[in-house]
Amino acid sequence: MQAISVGLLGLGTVGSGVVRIIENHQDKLMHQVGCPIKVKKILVQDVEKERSVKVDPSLLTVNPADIMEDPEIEVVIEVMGGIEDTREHLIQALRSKKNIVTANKDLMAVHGSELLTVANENGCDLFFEASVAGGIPILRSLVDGLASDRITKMMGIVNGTTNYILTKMSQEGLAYDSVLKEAQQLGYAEANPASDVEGLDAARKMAIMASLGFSMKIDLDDVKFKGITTVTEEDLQYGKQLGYTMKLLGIAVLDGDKVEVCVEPALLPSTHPLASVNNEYNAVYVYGEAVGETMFYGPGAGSLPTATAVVSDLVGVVKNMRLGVNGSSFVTPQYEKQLKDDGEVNSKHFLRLHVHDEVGVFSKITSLFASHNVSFEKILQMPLKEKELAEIVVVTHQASLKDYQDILMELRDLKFVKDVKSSYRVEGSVGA
Ligand SMILES: NC(=O)C1=CN([C@@H]2O[C@H](COP(=O)(O)OP(=O)(O)OC[C@H]3O[C@@H](n4cnc5c(N)ncnc54)[C@H](OP(=O)(O)O)[C@@H]3O)[C@@H](O)[C@H]2O)C=CC1
Ligand SMILES: N[C@@H](CC=O)C(=O)O
Repeated sequence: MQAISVGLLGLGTVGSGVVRIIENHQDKLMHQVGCPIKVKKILVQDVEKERSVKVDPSLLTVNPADIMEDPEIEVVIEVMGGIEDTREHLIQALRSKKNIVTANKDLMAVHGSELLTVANENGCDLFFEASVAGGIPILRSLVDGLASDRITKMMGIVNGTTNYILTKMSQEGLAYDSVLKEAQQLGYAEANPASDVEGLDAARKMAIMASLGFSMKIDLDDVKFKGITTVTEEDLQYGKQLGYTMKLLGIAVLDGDKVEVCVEPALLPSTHPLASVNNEYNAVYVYGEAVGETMFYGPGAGSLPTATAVVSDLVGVVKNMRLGVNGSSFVTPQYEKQLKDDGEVNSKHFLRLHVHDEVGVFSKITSLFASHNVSFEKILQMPLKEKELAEIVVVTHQASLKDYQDILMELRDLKFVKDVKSSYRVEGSVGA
């Protein structure tokens, strides 16, 4: 029985997990696809580098052509990262009729639609389950498992690094910088961790997930994103005091035919299932009109969890090769997207202010909010150590983003407002 030959681009955190799973689960894989799977060549930057997994040194190459131009290699697994050069490699591979499995959300969020078209034109598969939420099979669940439903909301923790940082800061009082270093050592963070902590990695994943979930072409530019770099210990503690837990949330909502996709640090009621998703774990809440609320939970980063998704995609590709089909369920978008404007985006808001502690200040603030028809659900007010200053923390009832932004602008102009310390979206239910 002839083995399926695979070319592997990258032998880092995920690539070494892929090699391990292909070796250690060979029997199971053979049972699934009916033939052995072997890694024939591995592209790296440095063939001399010490590896966390043992591989025959003759498999390593720094020349992409050793994979792209080898007619025996039928599947290319891309786990090296990068965007433009990687796109070139994958287009070349697809034009040479090689199927692709990738974990690269940076690439898929920007060039996914083009690559899927090229794959389709060349009768090839292009699978990318590992690009969103690591080891959780969320993309297949959206596209296959929930194929019959109309998905209207997805809300998730889709970045392991930031969830690890927020968990350690909030539960163990550890400092941001030291926890980020730990997340890097554990292999959760991207080569440039700025994309994790600034929300870009999660935004890329939300663009991919929203495109598949809503069957629309959601571009990265459509996703408004903000990271966790300005979240303070005080924000986490005041949030806790009011019964909330801070998470970097990806939110995608479909209202009628209008859509909103964003990523931002947000407060969730501490009783909400997503609030207890800790460390590098990810979870995605999906609301479908027929199914109601579902939640997918698992490790969102790391070597073996991510490699599981990659190798499962490989199994899918090989099964399709055997059947002589391709493309499976990653269908082309069905609907035109229409993005919501700020007046159509509604949520509760958490706001922390430092004000001069004068008589009547709080009622002036309440009146300002009321003039925009926004009222408070929760309030904390206390004097600060600094003379004549007070801390005011409020959580509003539902308000449109437009009204809320107008309020913030007006607040900043008030003489008695010393500082708007922080402001976060507050999320709650999934379906509503
Ligand atoms: N780490 C994780 O938990 C997850 C990662 N991903 C995605 O998977 C991909 C890989 O991530 P990860 O394994 O963490 O990355 P690493 O940095 O650990 O590994 C990258 C690998 O690719 C090789 N490589 C990088 N650039 C080139 C190049 N230009 N030419 C040849 N080889 C190259 C490196 O070679 P060398 O070793 O010689 O330097 C290395 O082996 C990324 O797209 C990432 O976003 C997705 C989900 C989770
Ligand atoms: N850096 C990413 C890795 C997986 O996608 C994360 O932290 O989630």
